[in-house]
Amino acid sequence: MFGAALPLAERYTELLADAGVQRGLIGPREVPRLWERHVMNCAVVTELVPEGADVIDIGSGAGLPGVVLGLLRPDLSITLLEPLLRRTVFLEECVSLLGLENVAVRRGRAEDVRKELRADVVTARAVAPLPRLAGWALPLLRTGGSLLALKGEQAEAELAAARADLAEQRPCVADVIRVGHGKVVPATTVVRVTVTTASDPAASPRTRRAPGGRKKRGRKR
Ligand SMILES: C[S@@+](CC[C@H](N)C(=O)[O-])C[C@H]1O[C@@H](n2cnc3c(N)ncnc32)[C@H](O)[C@@H]1O
Repeated sequence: MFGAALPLAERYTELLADAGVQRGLIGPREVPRLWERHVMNCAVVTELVPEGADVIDIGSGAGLPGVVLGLLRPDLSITLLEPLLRRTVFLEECVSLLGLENVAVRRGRAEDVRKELRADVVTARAVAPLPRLAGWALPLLRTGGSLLALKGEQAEAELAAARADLAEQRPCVADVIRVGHGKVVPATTVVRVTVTTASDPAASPRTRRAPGGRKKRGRKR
């Protein structure tokens, strides 16, 4: 599935196993399963990302999934957003060593960049519970853009519990998708939240509960 990008993906996996472990960004016990559980698990998400998209990877950590998307998809323009200096230093080194001209590193918190950054796709893996993550990601998305949150087996339950919260934040539709069947075991579970316009009949918040308990039509943004 990596095609011509395979040497880059292997080099990145070496960097994770070497400097990533030495600097405490990756647990040593993860090393034997870096390829399957981390790199491949992220790589299969590319099928959900449209051609030429601007992507922000919130809480990139050691670069998952942002670096993997970047090396597989030169058509994407990717910002790795990460607040911790130790991690951004590692990310800068990865981008430089792998020659990823389509990937930029930005040190900061998602809630602090909403006046500056916009994207068609926001990715996040193991960063925060869905309502908090959506609170960071939805303001960064253009209308029609999607948050792709890589989640575990409890994704359906997490989404069900978060739906009302998401609807309050921005008009959106949300579903759970499993990608990479036959490539990774288990398949990667993604909660996808797509920003719509308030007038879109597909949008979930057709009616909202006002603070006083009264139902009202969704407002246009
Ligand atoms: C558990 S790590 C996951 C790293 C990587 N996504 C992965 O799957 O290996 C969570 C990351 O989110 C970052 N983070 C926490 N709060 C954040 C925020 N408000 N904005 C952006 N990143 C944040 C942390 O610094 C950390 O690197």
